[in-house]
Amino acid sequence: MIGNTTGNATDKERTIFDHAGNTIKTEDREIRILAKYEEPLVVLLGNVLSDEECNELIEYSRERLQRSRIGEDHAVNPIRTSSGVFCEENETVTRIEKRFSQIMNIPIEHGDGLQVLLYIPGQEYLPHHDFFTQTSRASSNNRISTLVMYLNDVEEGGETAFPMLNLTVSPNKGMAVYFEYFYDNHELNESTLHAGTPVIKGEKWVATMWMRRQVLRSS
Ligand SMILES: O=C(O)CCC(=O)C(=O)O
Ligand SMILES: [Fe+2]
Repeated sequence: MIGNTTGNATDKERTIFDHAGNTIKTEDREIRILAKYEEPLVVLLGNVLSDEECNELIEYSRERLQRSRIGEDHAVNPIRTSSGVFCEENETVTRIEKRFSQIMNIPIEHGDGLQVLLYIPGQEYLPHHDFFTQTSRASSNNRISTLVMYLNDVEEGGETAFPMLNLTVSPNKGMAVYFEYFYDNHELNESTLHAGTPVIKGEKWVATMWMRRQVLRSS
């Protein structure tokens, strides 16, 4: 566990995301750090995917979409009304996952796999945490960080909102929002509560990557 050992609540815990400077140089792309909320750490990133990569992910997903399911039993639930698909590996998906892994500073084998979601007007994802509750079986290898990638520009609505931080991120094609919640300090984890607000006009396409504490799949 990466945490402070002094027990002093004012000591900042170390973060997983540890990139210094204004850019992240991954193997194949230079990502721009646009803004940061320090605690909990929320980072706005630019130039994460090219327009072509965004378009390709949308095209790939459009014909494979299913109503989103949540939680351990994968139930259809009104808290999330979007449609989604987990991407199978292909050249583009593998390249993108590798890039995300370098941004998130966690090996790709810890990832849940790239999930693409579509929201149409009226659809939303109500406030939630991405980590599993302690009572759930999945929490034994819990999630620790999230990257939400915007694949298109949304005409109106569809922001990612962090209600406990009074922070909203507007979807912009090629940009992403990163946040993490592995802390010893449970208050910091709780404050990563977030929502996809209702889309008012147009479609909203996102790709989400969640990372786990331990390995989840072989590469
Ligand atoms: O659609 C969004 O803006 C947020 C998506 C999200 O919270 C998730 O996929 O876990
Ligand atoms: Fe989420």
